[in-house]
Amino acid sequence: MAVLRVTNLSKSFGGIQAIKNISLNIKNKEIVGIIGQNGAGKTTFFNLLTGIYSPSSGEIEFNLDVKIGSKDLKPYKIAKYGISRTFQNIRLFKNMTVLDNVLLGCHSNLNYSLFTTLFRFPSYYKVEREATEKAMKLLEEFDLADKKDELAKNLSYGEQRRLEIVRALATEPKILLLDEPAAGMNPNETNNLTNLIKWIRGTYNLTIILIEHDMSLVMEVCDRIFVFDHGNLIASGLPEEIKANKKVIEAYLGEEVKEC
Ligand SMILES: Nc1ncnc2c1ncn2[C@@H]1O[C@H](COP(=O)(O)OP(=O)(O)OP(=O)(O)O)[C@@H](O)[C@H]1O
Repeated sequence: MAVLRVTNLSKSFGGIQAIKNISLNIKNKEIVGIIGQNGAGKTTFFNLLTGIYSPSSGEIEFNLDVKIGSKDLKPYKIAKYGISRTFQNIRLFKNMTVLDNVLLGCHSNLNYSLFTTLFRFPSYYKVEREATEKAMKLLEEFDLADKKDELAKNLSYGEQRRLEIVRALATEPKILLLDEPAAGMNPNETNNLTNLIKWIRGTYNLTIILIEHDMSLVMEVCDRIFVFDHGNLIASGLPEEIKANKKVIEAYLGEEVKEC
């Protein structure tokens, strides 16, 4: 069953058409890769999916049973719809602790009344305790529990990327968007990330859409790949099909990807 349907989606910035009439479906629990050269429109596509930009034309539908469409997509509502993302340039609250960064993700799902918050009723402490337990469980799973009191800025680069994923998972998404999760990682870290992404899908039963330039990760982890070129969707298919696609080799991959 499709969890995301994009129909005739276009986005222009003045004279630049960043996304041109793209249509695609993504199924429940798929890991999907979006690849393409710099400026192909990949991040613009993510920004459309998360309501940062509104489409110039076309439609995006999530959770097809309840039909959340492009008009309802607002960045501040996105977590409530079960969509969470990480960013190409890591966006943590660097001067907050690791635990507080994750609690922020947990809190996007909590519903306090004004009175509960102001007067600190027992239910307030119960909900806060549960949120902390959930955050700590996630940190343990991602091998960050012993860093819970560190400021986020003091973590290594790879740990910061992991923490961003933990914070995204704390919102309990149905769809997780990862924007260049392997950027800046060494081959060993990328290999660990590959396994982590597979594990996340299996453990949390969610759909993952990732933008990535590291073809070893993309070919290893993705069920299907979509290839963007100058705002167009030029190919989609299984990793083996994409590797062998002449148009994709010419536009982006080159010949060396056959080694992946
Ligand atoms: N806010 C904006 N205003 C104007 N032009 C924009 C804006 N955002 C993106 N663009 C343009 O849209 C096109 C697609 O950019 P986008 O960042 O989506 O590409 P990308 O595939 O993510 O590239 P990269 O791999 O370098 O991140 C580019 O020509 C870019 O300059």
